[in-house]
Amino acid sequence: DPEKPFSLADFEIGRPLGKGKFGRVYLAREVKSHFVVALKVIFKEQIEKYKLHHQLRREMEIQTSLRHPNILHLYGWFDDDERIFLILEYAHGGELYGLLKENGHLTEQQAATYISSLSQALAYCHGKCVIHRDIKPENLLLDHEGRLKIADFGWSVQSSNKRKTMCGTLDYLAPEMVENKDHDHAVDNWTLGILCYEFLYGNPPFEAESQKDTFKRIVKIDLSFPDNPNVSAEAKNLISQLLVKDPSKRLSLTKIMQHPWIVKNADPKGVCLI
Ligand SMILES: Cc1cc(Nc2nc(/C=C/c3ccccc3)nc3cc(N4CCN(C)CC4)ccc23)n[nH]1
Repeated sequence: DPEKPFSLADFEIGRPLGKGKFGRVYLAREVKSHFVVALKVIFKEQIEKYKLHHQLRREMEIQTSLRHPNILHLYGWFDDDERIFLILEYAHGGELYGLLKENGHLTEQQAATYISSLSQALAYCHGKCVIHRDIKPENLLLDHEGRLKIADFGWSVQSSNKRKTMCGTLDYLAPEMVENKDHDHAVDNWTLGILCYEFLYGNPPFEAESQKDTFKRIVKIDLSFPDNPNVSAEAKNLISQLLVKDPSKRLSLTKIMQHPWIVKNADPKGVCLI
């Protein structure tokens, strides 16, 4: 009966997948259908404590309304006295960040495919007036075919111990954000440049010892490309057209998808059999 809301009794809970700031994410299976999902548990007292009702409500309304192959779907939610449960699509491949750290960097084919998938997902979001999907490697998952899924846990998930600085990192923020100016969807284009650099070199371009130094490098666009035979001139060209201070001068999502490096290297089906 589609209208009867789910409850915890409808699910068999599996292993914890990760620990968020407001609770954990578990592998789970719907008892009747054996349909596998990821169940995100958020503790109500945490939401009350940080006064995050509206943000959570907005996050859930947005995520339920988005339907795109590169955006992790939120099927629905239910709650009990002390917890809210989000029923999320399960991505079998795990965190893209894991793949990046395992291999040190991605191939140009993988990187171009993921940048193309992200551009398509962001173009879809911008088309629905949804911006700043907080895209950073921690929020990117892979499905069983290696297709990228923006998980956008939204709750600046502490994620695992892989990168403690993650939650506080400025690495992915555009100049207008770190300078606290008002920002529009062009911040996402900036972040694509950061991600493309990190996919190919293994670390973000403005990484520094302290947040202060990262801040200075971002606002100065202190960008340099280490000598690396695996990174083509076209890739550097795309990155240089995204990491531009003036938001209006950054390559648009459409232009990104038409860029020679993307056209030449991205897998049109968006899957990267690793
Ligand atoms: C919402 C969701 C998660 C998800 N799938 C997975 N999430 C997380 C880690 C999740 C997480 C959650 C909160 C905070 C930090 C991490 N780790 C995963 C690890 C996975 N494996 C199986 C594949 N192996 C290569 C790596 C370990 C598979 C799916 C994973 N699908 N949908």
